[in-house]
Amino acid sequence: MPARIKICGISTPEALDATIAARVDYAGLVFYPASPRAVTPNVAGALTARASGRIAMVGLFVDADDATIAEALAAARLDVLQLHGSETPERVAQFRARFGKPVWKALPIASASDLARAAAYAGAADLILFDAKTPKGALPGGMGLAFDWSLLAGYRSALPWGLAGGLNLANVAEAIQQTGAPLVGV
Ligand SMILES: O=C(O)c1ccccc1N[C@@H]1O[C@H](COP(=O)(O)O)[C@@H](O)[C@H]1O
Repeated sequence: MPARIKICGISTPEALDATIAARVDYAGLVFYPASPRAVTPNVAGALTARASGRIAMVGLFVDADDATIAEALAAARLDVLQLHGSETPERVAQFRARFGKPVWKALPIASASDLARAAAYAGAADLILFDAKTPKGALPGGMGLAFDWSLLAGYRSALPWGLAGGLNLANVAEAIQQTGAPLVGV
């Protein structure tokens, strides 16, 4: 089965239209004010209205409180919540129960032991997104950094998972081939 594809950081109608035209599976909106790709709830609302169900929309949050997510969901039609901070399994489970949306949890990976953290999210997250660990003080994602994909060689898990971090046109095919990732975030 081909890998599902998410393009993240959509912030303009033009980028959204191009993403839909490319027939990928998910478009990501960043609700993290520190990001250069951040959108306000109003802009997100306009973008999801424009998408009008033609692509699944993912809202990305970093250590957000309930009110921030509630505000985003009130303004924008989001199909999935992606949590890209230090959210615990308990917090992830709370968000899923409260908002009734599938929740993807991003985990920063630098070594094999980081992969083992995924198990704690079984029953809480709907999918684990393995991403590169970023330097202290930097954004927790969206930095164009890749991790050592060989860490994922032979990775098997009952919990659905995906790969992100530094993926681009030049390397994404190789990343999928090396890791067998069922989903990639670009
Ligand atoms: O894109 C952002 O600005 C961002 C901010 C904070 C957390 C995550 C963010 N993006 C996500 O990070 C991964 C990896 O990004 P990159 O391809 O290495 O640039 C990506 O899946 C985005 O969803």
